[in-house]
Amino acid sequence: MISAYTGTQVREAEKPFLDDALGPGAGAVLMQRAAYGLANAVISALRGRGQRLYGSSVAVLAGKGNNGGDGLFAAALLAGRGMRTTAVLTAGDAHDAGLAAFRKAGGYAVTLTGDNAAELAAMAGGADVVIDAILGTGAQGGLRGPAAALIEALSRSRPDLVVACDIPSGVDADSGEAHAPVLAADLTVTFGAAKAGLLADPGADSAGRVRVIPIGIELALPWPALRRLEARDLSALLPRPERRAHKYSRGVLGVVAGSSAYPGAAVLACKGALAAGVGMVRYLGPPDVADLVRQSCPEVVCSAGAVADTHVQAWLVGSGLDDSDEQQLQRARDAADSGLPTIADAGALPALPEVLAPQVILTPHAGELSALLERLGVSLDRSAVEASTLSAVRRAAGLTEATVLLKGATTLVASPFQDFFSQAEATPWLATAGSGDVLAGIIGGLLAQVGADVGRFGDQGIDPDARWAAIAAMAASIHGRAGVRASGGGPVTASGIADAAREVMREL
Ligand SMILES: NC(=O)C1=CN([C@@H]2O[C@H](COP(=O)(O)OP(=O)(O)OC[C@H]3O[C@@H](n4cnc5c(N)ncnc54)[C@H](O)[C@@H]3O)[C@@H](O)[C@H]2O)[C@@H](O)CC1
Ligand SMILES: [K+]
Repeated sequence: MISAYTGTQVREAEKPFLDDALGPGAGAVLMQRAAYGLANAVISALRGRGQRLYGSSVAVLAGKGNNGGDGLFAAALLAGRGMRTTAVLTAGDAHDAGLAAFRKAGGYAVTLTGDNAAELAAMAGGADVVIDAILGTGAQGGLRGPAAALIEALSRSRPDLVVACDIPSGVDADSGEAHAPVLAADLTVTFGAAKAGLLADPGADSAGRVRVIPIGIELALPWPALRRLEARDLSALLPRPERRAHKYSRGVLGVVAGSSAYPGAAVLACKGALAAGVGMVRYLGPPDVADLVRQSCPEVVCSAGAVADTHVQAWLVGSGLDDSDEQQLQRARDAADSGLPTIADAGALPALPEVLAPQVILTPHAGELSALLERLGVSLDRSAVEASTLSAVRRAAGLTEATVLLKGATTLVASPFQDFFSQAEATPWLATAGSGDVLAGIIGGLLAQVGADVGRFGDQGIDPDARWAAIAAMAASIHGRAGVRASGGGPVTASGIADAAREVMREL
């Protein structure tokens, strides 16, 4: 599991180590560790590209704070390895000790002014690697003045390799909000712990690969602000049938999905659930849709009954529902009101009561989340949601008291108890019709199987209250991995994602 923290949490954890009572220059030790990790990451990145170190060039963009200090000390180490190093001091002022070490190692420093931004951008853009060490966790807002002009010009020239020091300058470490201009990094080398803003869009868009360098503060860190499940977490959390399992003990999912207009959504949701290994799927819906479900998935039991008469462990409602089909909408409301874990997708989102419960998982995309918030009296248009995904999903979970999964390049999940998960296994090829129906199916399939198994989650450090969010995150991860597998770098179909999800489950 990757744990991520706000910038504020990391700074709090650093505080005890900066105390002079620990000895003179106690804080400098942390900076040395950070700089050493950054320099080594740059070396590995260059070597990974088949480049020789000796004679290669590095441009470090250094702000006046400790982030700039990290960058200058790292550049000093790189100069010591034979690299040609130039520092652009973006604030006039610079970290004294860092600049002294840099100069002593033979580095050349130049101060950015209003007049030389274009010239320095051209110089930095021609370097083999650019280190962005202008702003870190101490930033307030984004780059301004000559530093903004430098980054704008540099972004246009698309440098070969950009390494962000701790966080791309202009990205908010707490929220992931990006204050333009931000220089997109290929690699972010972050210190002590991953910052939450690197794992939430739009910050994640600019972060590239994220590498965490331990600096000795790790044991002082509090409960994480955000978590990301990795393959081994999924392996531990996924259900395996016991020797005496039967279809009912393995979990039964009820599905209220599809309409005459969108019958395929019901099929894809069922396929997703079956791929997730559920014991049985019971479909409730109109006869024409039920016929299609039976033809496509003969293992699904179809009826036109009521929610109250259907014995299941979890519900999936909403995928492909038509807002004129009152009977289906009523089933969706009944399911969400049943007290059973329920994934509510697409057409169910506007039909459910405003206040729900943690075991109800809502799965909006940014536009649907904007509409959901609008109904709750919060005016946040789609682009505002996209600009601030973590805060938007937090507000939605707080107001609805449900678990909310926001779909996107990075999937964010929030519980109403302030547990957050972020998954980013997906490929852009997953943005295809029906892909969300398969995701809903996988969530439903997992809810039916492990929703009641509090101990399974507790063993992995996940509170009972957070397990609904964890299940949504597990499904997002499986869905993302399935998309990558089905795509192989090319287009995918939703059915292909469902097929691949079964293989991903087997591997995990
Ligand atoms: N505190 C510590 O012990 C450690 C800190 N580390 C580094 O220190 C960073 C945090 O350092 P700082 O607290 O000095 O802060 P930063 O280096 O992030 O930058 C803040 C500095 O820039 C100014 N500033 C803030 N917002 C600005 C803006 N929008 N435009 C222009 N200037 C702005 C501030 O006045 C301050 O001087 C971390 O990101 C990390 O890189 C690491 O060296 C590890 C140890
Ligand atoms: K930075």
